[in-house]
Amino acid sequence: MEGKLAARLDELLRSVSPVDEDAARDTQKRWDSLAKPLKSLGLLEKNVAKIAGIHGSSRVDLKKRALVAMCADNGVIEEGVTQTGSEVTAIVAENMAVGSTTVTVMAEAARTDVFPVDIGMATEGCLLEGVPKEEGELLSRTLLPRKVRRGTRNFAKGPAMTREEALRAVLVGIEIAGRLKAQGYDILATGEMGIGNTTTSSAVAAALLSQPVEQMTGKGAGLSDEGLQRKIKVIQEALENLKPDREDPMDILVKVGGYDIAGMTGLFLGGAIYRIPVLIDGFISSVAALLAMNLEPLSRDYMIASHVSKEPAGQLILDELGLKPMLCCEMCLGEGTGAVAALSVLDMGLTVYHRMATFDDMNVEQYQPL
Ligand SMILES: Cc1cc2ncn([C@H]3O[C@H](COP(=O)(O)O)[C@@H](O)[C@H]3O)c2cc1C
Ligand SMILES: O=C(O)c1cccnc1
Repeated sequence: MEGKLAARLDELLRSVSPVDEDAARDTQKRWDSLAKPLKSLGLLEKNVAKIAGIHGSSRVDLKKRALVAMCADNGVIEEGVTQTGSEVTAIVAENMAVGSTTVTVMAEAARTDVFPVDIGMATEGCLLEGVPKEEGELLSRTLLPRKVRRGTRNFAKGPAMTREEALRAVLVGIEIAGRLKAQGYDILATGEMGIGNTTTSSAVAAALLSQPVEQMTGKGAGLSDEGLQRKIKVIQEALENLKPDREDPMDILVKVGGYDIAGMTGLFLGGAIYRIPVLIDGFISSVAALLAMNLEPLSRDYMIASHVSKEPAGQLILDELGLKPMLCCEMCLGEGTGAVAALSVLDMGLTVYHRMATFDDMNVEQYQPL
């Protein structure tokens, strides 16, 4: 089975092609024609042009947007690396359907549909193979059943997942990106919910970048100083014992990752496969983006960085991706909150792009820089 899944992923990745540079260039040309100082809306201009390149058209439209929140549990929480337990993952995931979590409230303000996905929560429920895929459209505000397993194994005791499970979770992300594109969505925002997923993210980041664990690790959703030291030690020991292969991103994901990270990696790859822009959220989401870039370098051209997480490695991961964030608000919440916040800023950029007067409209000569 693992071989079949790996072959399917390879086949999908082979279909990735570069963005449409002409559409991006035409879009920047329109920006340059607007009656304002050249390039003065900075990343708003660049990201609208980037989206044009991805959509293949300078008539950029972001009317339909979706936030996909990958929800999963992490066996490593047995080691006391979090303040709360996996019951909180379940409560917040359920509340994503009801509309009462932070991100769902923000998403409503940003006119964004929310698709929570159970990709590996510890709750009871059928596993992925046992559930027939929904016919027709995916429904927002409904917890999508895509459970790969009831939480990962504790990576302090052995690999978090099997390669087959990792591939399944990545393919779930790709499948969802493809279906939402087919449903007419113009952009995807990534989000997650999974107690313990800053531990897995720090472990993946340390392994992928060969960086010291203490520089990659923060307090997540809230830990004492003592708890943080324990978290660092658990990650250090796991990396020493499991020795994930730096040259094999899938091996890192298998040994110290999580199903939520794998699912988001799939969303980023799906963005490149189905040509739809995908917003990176905070630390956890950016680690998934980095895995995606390592699996398929072109996928980076389909990603947009929203904000810098307050977690210590937030900026470093974005630097590694070579992407600049639109916002710096000291947020460290996850769920997709930063990605949705950035959508509102992108909207403003897009309104200017479509509505603002050009130098021609005003019968004014376009000035040239002196
Ligand atoms: C009530 C609550 C709501 C959340 N919403 C997002 N997270 C965030 O915190 C978790 C990661 O932090 P750690 O690794 O320390 O567990 C993730 O679920 C992330 O989305 C939350 C955490 C809590 C407690
Ligand atoms: O930046 C994030 O994604 C983050 C940081 C801390 C807790 N949850 C999420």
